[in-house]
Amino acid sequence: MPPQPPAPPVFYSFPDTDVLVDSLANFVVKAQRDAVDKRGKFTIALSRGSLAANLRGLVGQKDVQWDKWEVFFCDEAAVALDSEDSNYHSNILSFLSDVPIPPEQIHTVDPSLLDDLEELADQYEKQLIDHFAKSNAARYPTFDLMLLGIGPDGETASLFPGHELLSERDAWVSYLDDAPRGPKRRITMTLPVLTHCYRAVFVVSGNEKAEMLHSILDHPEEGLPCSRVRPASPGLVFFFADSDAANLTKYPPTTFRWIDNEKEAEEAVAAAKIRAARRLAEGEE
Ligand SMILES: O=C(O)[C@H](O)[C@@H](O)[C@H](O)[C@H](O)COP(=O)(O)O
Repeated sequence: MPPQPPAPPVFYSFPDTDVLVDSLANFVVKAQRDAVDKRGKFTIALSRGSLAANLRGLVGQKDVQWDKWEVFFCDEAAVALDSEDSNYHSNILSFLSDVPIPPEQIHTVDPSLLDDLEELADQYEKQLIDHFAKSNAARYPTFDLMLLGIGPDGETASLFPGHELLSERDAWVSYLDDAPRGPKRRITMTLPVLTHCYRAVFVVSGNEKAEMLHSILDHPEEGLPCSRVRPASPGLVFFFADSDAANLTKYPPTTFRWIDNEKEAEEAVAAAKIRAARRLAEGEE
């Protein structure tokens, strides 16, 4: 069968950040249930940035099978694990220290390798290989849930526009020492890994992201790193935005509900388009 085109992005817009945080927690827990039902465990990858703070709603969620979680980091700065620049540390502060995930199921970089970026990336890739070889890895690992941010230039994880790392196809994890913002020395999962997942979710809040969200959703042809994360069938991609970030995009928001497969994603986006067209026509009358 020829490869299916990716499902359209599903866009949820929330009145404020608190509603976004609650809805995101609800979504992550549903994704966990779905993954555990289908595959017996839940592999999640977290990217650096404000995402960590938006995961605080996970604390206190009921009926979560924390012992089934395997947590990885999409990108990480080459810094000590207790540094405020560490992605791991931000997520510890936000929720990981308050939930009973067995520590060996939280996969950090090896802090003894911080001086050698290549080794640091290779060792992290090895952790992925060890983990996914037991389950689903063929060419690339398939995460159940990839949680991502949107950077000011359309970067995601540590994949920056115009950077040579964007064309990496072999490695699962690579490194850079010239990040244009924040800590320069980092490792990052590569684009094929971000794209090869069951669900990718971009989380974005604040006015300063409105222009970028508009570009990514309304002009994907510009090929910014965020627009290039379009999981192939049967993967799905979602955008969670607060109303400030959602201010400029014309992409129709879908009513927030669990979407299970590509057909449901297509139907939800088609229904959202009809609603948006109707609202526009009513406004013009
Ligand atoms: O180190 C970083 O900053 C990340 O690698 C980057 O891709 C981040 O996810 C976005 O820039 C969004 O970050 P904010 O949500 O903090 O704006």
